[in-house]
Amino acid sequence: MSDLWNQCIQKLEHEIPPQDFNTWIRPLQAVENGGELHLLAPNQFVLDWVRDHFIDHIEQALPRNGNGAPRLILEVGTRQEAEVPPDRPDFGAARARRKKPATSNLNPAFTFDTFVEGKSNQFAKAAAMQVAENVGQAYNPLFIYGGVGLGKTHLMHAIGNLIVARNAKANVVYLHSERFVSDMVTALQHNAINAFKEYYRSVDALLVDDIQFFAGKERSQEEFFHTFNTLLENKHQVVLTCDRYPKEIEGLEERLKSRFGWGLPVAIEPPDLETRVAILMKKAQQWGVELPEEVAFFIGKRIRSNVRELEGALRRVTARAQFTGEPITLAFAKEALRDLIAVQDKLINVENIQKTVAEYYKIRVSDLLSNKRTRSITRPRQIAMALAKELTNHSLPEIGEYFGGRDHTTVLHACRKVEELKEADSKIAEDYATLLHLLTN
Ligand SMILES: Nc1ncnc2c1ncn2[C@@H]1O[C@H](COP(=O)(O)OP(=O)(O)OP(=O)(O)O)[C@@H](O)[C@H]1O
Repeated sequence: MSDLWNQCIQKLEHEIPPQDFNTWIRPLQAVENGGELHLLAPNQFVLDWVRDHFIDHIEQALPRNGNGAPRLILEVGTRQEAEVPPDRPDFGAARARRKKPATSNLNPAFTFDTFVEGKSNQFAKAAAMQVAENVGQAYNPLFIYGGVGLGKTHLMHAIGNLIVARNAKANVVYLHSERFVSDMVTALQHNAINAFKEYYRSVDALLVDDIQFFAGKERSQEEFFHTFNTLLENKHQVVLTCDRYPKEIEGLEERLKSRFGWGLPVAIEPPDLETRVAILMKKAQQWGVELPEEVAFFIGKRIRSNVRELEGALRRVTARAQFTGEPITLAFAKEALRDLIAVQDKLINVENIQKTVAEYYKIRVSDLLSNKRTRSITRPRQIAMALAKELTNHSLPEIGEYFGGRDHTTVLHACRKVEELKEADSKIAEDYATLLHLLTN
């Protein structure tokens, strides 16, 4: 902790009632920078409250040296963000990113430019851009849903960043739904609920992340419902993210579920291999790291669950390369990710693929290996072969061996057939996606 701030809070602790001290002063983080002391509040609501109620106390309690008291700057953010940009493993650079608009807690690294588009997120990205370009006019609310680590938060910040880039005065507030709940509880404890309401209802765009956390919290839902309605009535933008479709959130009031569906619900799906590779190449470029394409393909093939994990794997390879000073080659990446891959290999092997596919289609593994040629057996067999090709490193002849000693051309034919069927038949595409999910999560 900053020395200055440390001394300051020791004084404040005696001057401010304990409940206020713990609620408003304790959560502040301090960063000293030359003659400036930056105090970082977790969000705008806390910042406004501190400025209105405690700023004089703080200024008086700040220790002075020969040059007088340090200049006090109140900002929204966290020390981690101020010191280490979240999207960058290299600790030295990117100081320029520190300066954020005082009113915004948007992550400047999450923009549309850094968001890689692919089949899985095309529609969500297009809708997000529409919203950022026509605030409150296009789709309201925009509801982005999908599994963990697929880029919902990234898109949400991208909307906020574009709104602010086009209109520096726009009041854009991003927050996690848990923060909304805890601010509300704090406001209730301090008879500040009117200030709380006024604050959230006055923003131009309210971006609330992971609204599934509202489930079961009735008072917060009530408050959010009113805030939400006021914003919509005044044509202010609301953007929400969630890990599932509104109707599927248990413990959420029906009226909220239906309102959330009023605007535009858009899904983000897990990215396909090409998009995963493109994301890795983009991240590497952002981090200033040389990443050969074959290494990106290797990581993209092995890490399929979500983009956060993909990024984690790349970070690991990159950190090791920085540490050892070696270039990133395929062999180097394999070594750096060895334990991660070993765990995966245990789970993903041809036998397990056969077992999972057989269970899914309610047939026997022996049917998959047999010569039976009825459609109810050949389709699952082809799908299992295609999955084996996609998920393992076995060659076509090896896969043929696993399937009752078939020729490699049969496996190749199966892979091509499944590709065609996935395009032409949505049921097959869905089956394949479900099986992939079952095998890789
Ligand atoms: N299409 C993409 N292009 C570039 N980076 C991406 C993309 N999708 C996700 N990412 C990156 O993956 C990481 C995780 O994304 P994000 O935090 O937005 O996921 P999320 O869907 O909000 O997850 P959660 O549900 O856990 O909150 C971020 O670093 C983000 O930049």
